[in-house]
Amino acid sequence: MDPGHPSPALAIPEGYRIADWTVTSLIGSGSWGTVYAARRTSDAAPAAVKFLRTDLLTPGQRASMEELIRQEVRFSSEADHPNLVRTHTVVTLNDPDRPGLDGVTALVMDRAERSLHELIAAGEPGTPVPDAARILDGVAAGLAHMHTRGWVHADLKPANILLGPDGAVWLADFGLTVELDGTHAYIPPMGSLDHVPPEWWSERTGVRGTAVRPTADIWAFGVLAHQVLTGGLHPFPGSTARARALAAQSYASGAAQLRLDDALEPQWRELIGSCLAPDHASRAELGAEELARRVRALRKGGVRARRGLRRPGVLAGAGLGLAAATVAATLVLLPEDGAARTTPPRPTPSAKTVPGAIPEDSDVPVALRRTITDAAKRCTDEEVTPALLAAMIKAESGFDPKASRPASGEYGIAMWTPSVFQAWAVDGDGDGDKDHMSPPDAIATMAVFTCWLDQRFKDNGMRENLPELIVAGYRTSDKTVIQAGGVPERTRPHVDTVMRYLKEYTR
Ligand SMILES: Nc1ncnc2c1ncn2[C@@H]1O[C@H](COP(=O)(O)OP(=O)(O)OP(=O)(O)O)[C@@H](O)[C@H]1O
Repeated sequence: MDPGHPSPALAIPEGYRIADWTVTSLIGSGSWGTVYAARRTSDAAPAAVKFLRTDLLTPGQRASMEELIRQEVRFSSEADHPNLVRTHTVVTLNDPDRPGLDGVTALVMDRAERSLHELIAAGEPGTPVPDAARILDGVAAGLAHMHTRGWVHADLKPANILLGPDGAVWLADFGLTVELDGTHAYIPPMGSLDHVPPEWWSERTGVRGTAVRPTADIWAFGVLAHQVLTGGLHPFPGSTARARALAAQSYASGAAQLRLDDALEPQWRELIGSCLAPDHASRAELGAEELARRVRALRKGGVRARRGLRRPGVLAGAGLGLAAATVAATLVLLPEDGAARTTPPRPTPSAKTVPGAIPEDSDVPVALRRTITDAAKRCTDEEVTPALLAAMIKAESGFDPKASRPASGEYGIAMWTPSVFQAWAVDGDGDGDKDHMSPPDAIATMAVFTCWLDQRFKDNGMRENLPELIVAGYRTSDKTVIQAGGVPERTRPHVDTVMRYLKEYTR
């Protein structure tokens, strides 16, 4: 899951005291925290302080963020393994003179020298990062320890692996970590899209969150190991995270082969292939302890890159650059800067600006027509037209950007549930944020989501009445529609309303 943009850095004055620690300089910001360097006042030992804030969030976002903070605090405090970042203390700031800091949670941790993401970004694509096997050994050992305790990290990716002094390798960022209750737990639909297993897409459960099992970490380890051993190449082709996710789903459904980088040593290839087994059950057979044992054995055998055999790969992740690659995906994602990143195989987006266009004399507000038309261009599947999106929006909100149904937690012109929106969010107006209350963001995200629903139904052999299925899926979930084998009874009146509007817009 791509957790989103870094939050604006929380300004902490140099010399600020937190228990026995003194803040020195800013290190960086993530989705829900800002990290500063610090030193212990008594002996100048280095530390890092992560400040977790909720004051910039809307009330709806705050509730789920506070839950994530509680999780991060809890798991950080209990983490006790050489491969999990150590937290010295957790403090809730009590500083009424500084309203911006009062009530903020501060975690004082061991200070890393850099993250694995930074190490990969500094290296050469195609070449294993320095000390690749030792780093993977540390990650696998940390993961095995977490799984033994019944925890799932749920957000394993290079940015969340910290490299400390003397070769230390630490798993960090426990905001999405969960404790298993039975075989799985639920987390909000966030995280890195590049590291979620293919079943994550078909198991999304709307407001409740997403089912997460230990095998999600095993999959993420497979992706991460491929990146570490190939200098950042993602195992699935595609020039955006969503394209790579679609390629992974295509592989998991049996429609495509797994094609790992040719430069991988055979034993690593085999191990990564086991981590990337298409289904949860096969990955469960491997298990994190066995994974750690096998990684340790491979580490002892050393890592060599076999040069000259590489297939064109794809550098994945912000700051790692993007290489062109085609993928059999029909989802067209425009990046936030507006330039197309993918090469859609068929048809070109502009080819459908005529069919399904919004009629001049319709009741669709003029100010929204361009937004809706542009949003529909994000999907090349013929069912997702401007007219369909307009009909859906009319039925959802009557084109009211401020519409809300607090009882069901749905807001804005496209009636997004904020947590679900987060998982799909697109910056439709290119203003740098993704806001479910902004019509361009909400409508662009609706287009991307309906496109995915359309493809899900086609993948499940559902070819009849696709617009109806899309509308029903948007109101319920892809799973509900697939299980019902069509429009569920309770959604029928809403679907009929949308179809009536669609008929008006396509007469
Ligand atoms: N203990 C630490 N020591 C040194 N640097 C750290 C430490 N923890 C985090 N950082 C760095 O601080 C920055 C912000 O980290 P943070 O965990 O808030 O976000 P992130 O991991 O970059 O992103 P996200 O939270 O969105 O996944 C990153 O550059 C990260 O590498």
